[in-house]
Amino acid sequence: MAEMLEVSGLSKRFGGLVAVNNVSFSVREKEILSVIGPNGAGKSTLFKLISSFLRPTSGEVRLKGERISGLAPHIAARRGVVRTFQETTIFKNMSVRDNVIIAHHLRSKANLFGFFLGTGTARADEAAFGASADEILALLGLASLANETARNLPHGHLRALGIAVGLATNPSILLLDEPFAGMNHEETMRMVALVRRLRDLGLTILLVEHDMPAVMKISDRIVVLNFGQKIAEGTPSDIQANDKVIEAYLGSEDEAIGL
Ligand SMILES: Nc1ncnc2c1ncn2[C@@H]1O[C@H](COP(=O)(O)OP(=O)(O)OP(=O)(O)O)[C@@H](O)[C@H]1O
Repeated sequence: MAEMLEVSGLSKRFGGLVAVNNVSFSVREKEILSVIGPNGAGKSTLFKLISSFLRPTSGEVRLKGERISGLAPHIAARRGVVRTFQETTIFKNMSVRDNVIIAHHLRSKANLFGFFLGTGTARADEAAFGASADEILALLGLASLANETARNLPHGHLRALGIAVGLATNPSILLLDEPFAGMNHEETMRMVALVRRLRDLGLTILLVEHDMPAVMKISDRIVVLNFGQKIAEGTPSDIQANDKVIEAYLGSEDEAIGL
């Protein structure tokens, strides 16, 4: 399998603290790769470096061979590294469908003002975006909620809408930041199935997550961080049997590794 994203020698220093320390790995096309690690291991910082929300102290990130580290986050997103939009960036007073249509404008020729003012290019785009939005909503099991106001959605559906908004921007790689946080078992299992379906449709997915059973179920491969360094990489069964990983999790307040 070809490599979609390459992280090489990536480091981030905050004053005297090295939050991410010389981390290298790659995400292959059409795989689900999860980054795990005890609290404070550097997962969020790594995610922000990959999505260009932070500039690395050293090292680089390449998407399909092209360097993206150092670009502004919206430019990295246009190149195809898309972080799922947090619930706070969903327009809560708009319908589910309009939220997904608006997200298409990230790749549109017309700007968002055109959408609101109804200019010619915006109208043409809107028809195409509407059809695409309907497809995405159907894929995520949100079709029957298309006209619902976003604020009325239950938690699990709101999270799915966040993914729908991410998909609307046509990503090369989708970055999911703790997609199962705050979900009950049933919602988690539904989200696991959904993310796997996206992978089966050809999407490449990188996620950071605390929920170990879900990580073990969903991942093709796992990268483990501890104190900013990569300590292991492999399939879920490799990781569950890895002594360094078990040691890193023992004595931490995180959930058990799932043994
Ligand atoms: N902006 C910042 N300034 C200073 N230190 C930071 C900053 N962001 C993160 N850190 C520190 O870097 C280290 C790694 O933090 P990070 O949030 O990346 O870990 P994490 O693995 O995501 O943790 P958690 O699982 O608790 O979310 C921590 O010691 C944290 O306090």
